[in-house]
Amino acid sequence: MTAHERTTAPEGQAAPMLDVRDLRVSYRSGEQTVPAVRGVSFTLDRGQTLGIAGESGSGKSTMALSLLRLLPASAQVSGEVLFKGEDLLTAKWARLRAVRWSAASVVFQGAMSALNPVRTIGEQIREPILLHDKIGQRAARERAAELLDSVGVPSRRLESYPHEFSGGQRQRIMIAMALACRPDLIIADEPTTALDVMVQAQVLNLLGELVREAGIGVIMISHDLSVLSHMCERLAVMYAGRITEIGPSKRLIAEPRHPYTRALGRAFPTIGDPASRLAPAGLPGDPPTPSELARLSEGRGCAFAPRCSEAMDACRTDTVELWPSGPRREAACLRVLEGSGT
Ligand SMILES: Nc1ncnc2c1ncn2[C@@H]1O[C@H](COP(=O)(O)OP(=O)(O)OP(=O)(O)O)[C@@H](O)[C@H]1O
Repeated sequence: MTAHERTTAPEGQAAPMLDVRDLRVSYRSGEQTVPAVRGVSFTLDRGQTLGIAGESGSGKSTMALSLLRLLPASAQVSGEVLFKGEDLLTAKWARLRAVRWSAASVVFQGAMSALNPVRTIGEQIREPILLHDKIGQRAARERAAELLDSVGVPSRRLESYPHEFSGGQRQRIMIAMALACRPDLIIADEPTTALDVMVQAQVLNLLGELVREAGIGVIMISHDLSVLSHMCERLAVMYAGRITEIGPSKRLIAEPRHPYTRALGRAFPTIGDPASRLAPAGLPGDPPTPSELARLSEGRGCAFAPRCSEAMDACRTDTVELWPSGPRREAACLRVLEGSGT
């Protein structure tokens, strides 16, 4: 039985808002095809928050951006992304454009590059509203002003340009834009990474409040486990393009089952402790390089085994799928599978 078979809604139960099944993404690079996401499956409902953690290069952004087909043309994507029952991977472009912003929107890292520098932020917030909500200029203007106020930027600044705002304000403006069409799903890719710790906490609290009020589903990517445990009810840890452990955030962090989650918890800094940012405990070794990953994908074995202090011989030869490891939890680890007595 695979992870996605287990997550499919049983008969008579409503299908989840988002049902991602066996998602795979590879990048073409010259003659080579390099895998970045290697079979990811999960579900998300309205009002649920899922954090995605993992080291740089583990495939977090590739996975999240592929959901709305926002990847460059060199990316080859397969699997299913069922959003309210419709597969976004095979949907026509016109349909996909209608879904983006109105039903599902993205807050990218680095708002400066995501905002258009030569247009006022008022114009940029109004654009998706006018396009998707079919309301008049005046109503769109009022909604943009309300949105800006709701993220703590005075609405009298609607006619200012992106460079006239601070980094924190620009990130708030991105959040206002993401909320503009009242989406059911927001994908937030490191929404506060470029900000200092105080502003980061303010922006995260604001985003948390707004999505809770509106019952929006959220997928949030971060390097910072403490940010994710604060913001997200569930957490998925990715390593080398796969989910290695998934479950309720607080339990996953307090009692990690997968050795990689344990190592990540030790290695990464916490938002409330600036000193730990300067001296994280370190995670021995490096994640697989793209070409090592390409070789790994052809063979078997756990991608984390070379760095894992608990690896057994079988970990280098056998592949293990996500497997129940506790209430509402799954881990892809032979040690966990052994411990469960299965
Ligand atoms: N446009 C691209 N072309 C080729 N390879 C890419 C591209 N974007 C990402 N990759 C590769 O895909 C893999 C996953 O990268 P991705 O950015 O998704 O990881 P990530 O976990 O989000 O990392 P980070 O935390 O640094 O953003 C990496 O090996 C990366 O080099």
